[in-house]
Amino acid sequence: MIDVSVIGCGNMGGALITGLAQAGNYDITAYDVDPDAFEAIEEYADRTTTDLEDVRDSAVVVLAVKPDIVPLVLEDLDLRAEQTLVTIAAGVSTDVVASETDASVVRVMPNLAARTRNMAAAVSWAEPDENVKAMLSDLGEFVVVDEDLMDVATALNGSGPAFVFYLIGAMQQRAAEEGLDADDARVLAAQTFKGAAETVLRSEESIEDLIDAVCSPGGTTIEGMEVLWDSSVESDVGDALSAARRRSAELAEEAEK
Ligand SMILES: NC(=O)C1=CN([C@@H]2O[C@H](COP(=O)(O)OP(=O)(O)OC[C@H]3O[C@@H](n4cnc5c(N)ncnc54)[C@H](OP(=O)(O)O)[C@@H]3O)[C@@H](O)[C@H]2O)C=CC1
Ligand SMILES: O=C(O)[C@@H]1CCC=N1
Repeated sequence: MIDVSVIGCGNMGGALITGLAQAGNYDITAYDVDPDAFEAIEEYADRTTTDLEDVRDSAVVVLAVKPDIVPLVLEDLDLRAEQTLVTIAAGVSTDVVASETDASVVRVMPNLAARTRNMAAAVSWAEPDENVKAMLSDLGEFVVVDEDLMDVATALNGSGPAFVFYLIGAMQQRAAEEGLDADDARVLAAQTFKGAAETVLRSEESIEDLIDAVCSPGGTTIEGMEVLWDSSVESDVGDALSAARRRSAELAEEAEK
């Protein structure tokens, strides 16, 4: 049983609590300044609290507040060297957090799919932390990156779910306009993304070869792909990623001031 506290029970803190509870093997304390935040996670957390004292003995403390709130929480959070503080705030460096705590600091960029234990996470650490490794494995897939790549990871897997939701929405909407029931279109669009993603994860084929495998000669897919290849979708998706990466770097500059 790993004793974990999550500080901040909003969208991301809530997703982590939900996923860890489903994994089992975690004793979860949920802390927030606003008790209303507990509504969505009450059934998953082992206890909820508005008293920061209650998180002070956890083996792992996850800081899941907005980047500008991180310094305020750190002022009041007194952790010991044998504890681990996981920071997930976009643009807040390990050094900024480590300068305010005795705990070992691990920086993680998680994503909302922690809710369903399908999270993609990037982690940077001075040395592997076994508890954090267990948590990230229980919540999905993770890769270890150098901290200077955290901005791009933030854009890719942190912000990425929103970009994918957008694309699912676009496919759902057009299918509904073309006659499918909107709920059926939502299921088919989402399951298509899930299936395509799973196919990529389980295959060593290139993305181009996988596209090719769907394009039957003279068939339907190639007609659609011609539209995509002639469009700016590829560079627009790339530009969305770059904009998110730039914002992460800006947040880092703001956090260092
Ligand atoms: N959302 C996402 O998909 C992802 C978010 N992140 C990171 O996670 C962090 C949280 O983001 P997100 O969950 O979206 O934000 P939310 O605003 O949804 O959640 C933050 C929560 O923290 C609460 N809070 C505010 N002040 C304090 C405090 N002093 N102590 C404890 N709790 C406090 C907020 O309460 P109130 O609303 O009342 O202010 C809110 O419930 C950010 O740093 C973000 O960069 C990282 C990856 C993905
Ligand atoms: O939008 C944000 O700033 C956070 C970080 C990554 C995803 N959500």
